[in-house]
Amino acid sequence: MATSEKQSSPKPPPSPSPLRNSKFFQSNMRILISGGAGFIGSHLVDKLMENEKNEVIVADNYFTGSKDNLKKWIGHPRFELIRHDVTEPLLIEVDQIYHLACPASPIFYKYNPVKTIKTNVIGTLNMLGLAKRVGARILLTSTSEVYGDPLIHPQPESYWGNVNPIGVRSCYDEGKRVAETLMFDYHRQHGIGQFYFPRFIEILSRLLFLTLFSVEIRIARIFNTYGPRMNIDDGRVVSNFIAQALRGEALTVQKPGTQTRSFCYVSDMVEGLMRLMEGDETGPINIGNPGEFTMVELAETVKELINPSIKIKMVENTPDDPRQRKPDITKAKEVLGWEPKVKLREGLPLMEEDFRQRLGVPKK
Ligand SMILES: O=C(O)[C@H]1O[C@H](OP(=O)(O)OP(=O)(O)OC[C@H]2O[C@@H](n3ccc(=O)[nH]c3=O)[C@H](O)[C@@H]2O)[C@H](O)[C@@H](O)[C@@H]1O
Repeated sequence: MATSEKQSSPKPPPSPSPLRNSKFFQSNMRILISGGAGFIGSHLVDKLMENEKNEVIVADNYFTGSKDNLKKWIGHPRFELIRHDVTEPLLIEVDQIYHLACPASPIFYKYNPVKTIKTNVIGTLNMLGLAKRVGARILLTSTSEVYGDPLIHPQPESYWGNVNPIGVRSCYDEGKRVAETLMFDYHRQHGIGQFYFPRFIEILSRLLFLTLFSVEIRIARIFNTYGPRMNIDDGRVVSNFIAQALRGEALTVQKPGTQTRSFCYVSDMVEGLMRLMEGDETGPINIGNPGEFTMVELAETVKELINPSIKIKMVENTPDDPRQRKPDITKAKEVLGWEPKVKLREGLPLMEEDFRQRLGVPKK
C-alpha cells in the first residue's frame, strides 16, 4: 500500500539546466527573441544589445520580419541570427525567451490563417518546451485582441473579452488566447510557481542549487504599436496613413471611422516588455498607451502633421473589427512602475522620418 501510494504521488518539477543555476557566476545572459527580425522584435534587440552582458539570439522565418531590421548587428560577437520557424522545435541553451513570433497585421495574419494559428499554438508549445528544458524564463507577447470587440471600456486585465471563435480574426485572437492558456498550464503543471513563493525564496533556492521552480512565465498584452521599421505595406492603420500621406494618396479610413484605438510608440513598448521580463509579476499585463483616438481623428492628425493637402476617403471595413480599444494600465503602473512617455503627436514625426527615407520622399 505504502509503495503504491509512493508510486502515484506527483513527480517533482523538472530541474532547471546547470546553465540557469550557474547564472549568478556567469557574466552573460543568453536571450532568445522569436520574431526578433520583426518591427517590435528588432527594437527589442537594439535595446538588449546595449547591455554588454547580454548575448542575443534571434529566431525568425522572415514571413513579415526582415534581416534589414537587424543589419547593424549581423557579425557582432554577442549576436546570432537563425532562420527558424517556431512551428518546429528549437534546441538551444538560453536563460530568457521573448516569444514574439507571429504575424500581427490583420492582412498578414488573415492571409494564411491556418499557419497563423499553428504559429500561436504549436509555436508557443515549442517555445514553452524549450523554456522547460533549459529552465528559461519566457515572456509571451499576447495582444489586446484577446478582448475581442470589448464590452468593457477601457479594458482591464481581468476582463475575459468578447471574441468570435469562428470569425476571420480568430486565427489570431483565439490563437493568442490559447497561447496564454498554454503559458499558464505550463506554469501550473511544471513548477510550484511564484504564486506561492516570494522572490527571495526563489533566489535562495537557486543559490543552494535547489530546483523549486521550472517554467517562469510573463504575459504582456500589447496594444496597437507604431514606430520606425513598420513594414511600409504592413496594412495597419498608422503605417497605411503615413505611407499614403507621403505618396500623396487619400487616407483610407475604414467605416465607420468612429472606431477607436490607442497607439503606443515602440520605445515605450520595448521598455514595458523588458520591465515585465525582469520583474516578479507573471501578468497578463496590458502594455499600451491609453491615449484614445477615432480613426477619423488619426487621419486628421496625420493630414495636419504630414500633408495638409491630401484627402480623406471612407472605404469598406472588414468583419469583426473591434469598435473601441483602450488599455487600463493601472496594473502596469503599479507593478512595473511603467507608463508610456511618447504622445502620438511626438511619435508620428519620428515614424514619418523613417518612412521618408525608405520611400525616398525628401522633406519639403
Ligand atoms: O497594431 C497593432 O498593434 C495591432 O494591430 C492589429 O489590430 P487592429 O487594431 O485591427 O489594427 P489595424 O489594422 O491597424 O486597424 C486599426 C483600425 O484602423 C482601421 N483602418 C485600418 C487600415 C486603414 O487603412 N484604415 C483604417 O481605417 C481598421 O478598420 C481598425 O478599425 C492586430 O490584430 C493586433 O494584434 C495588433 O496588436
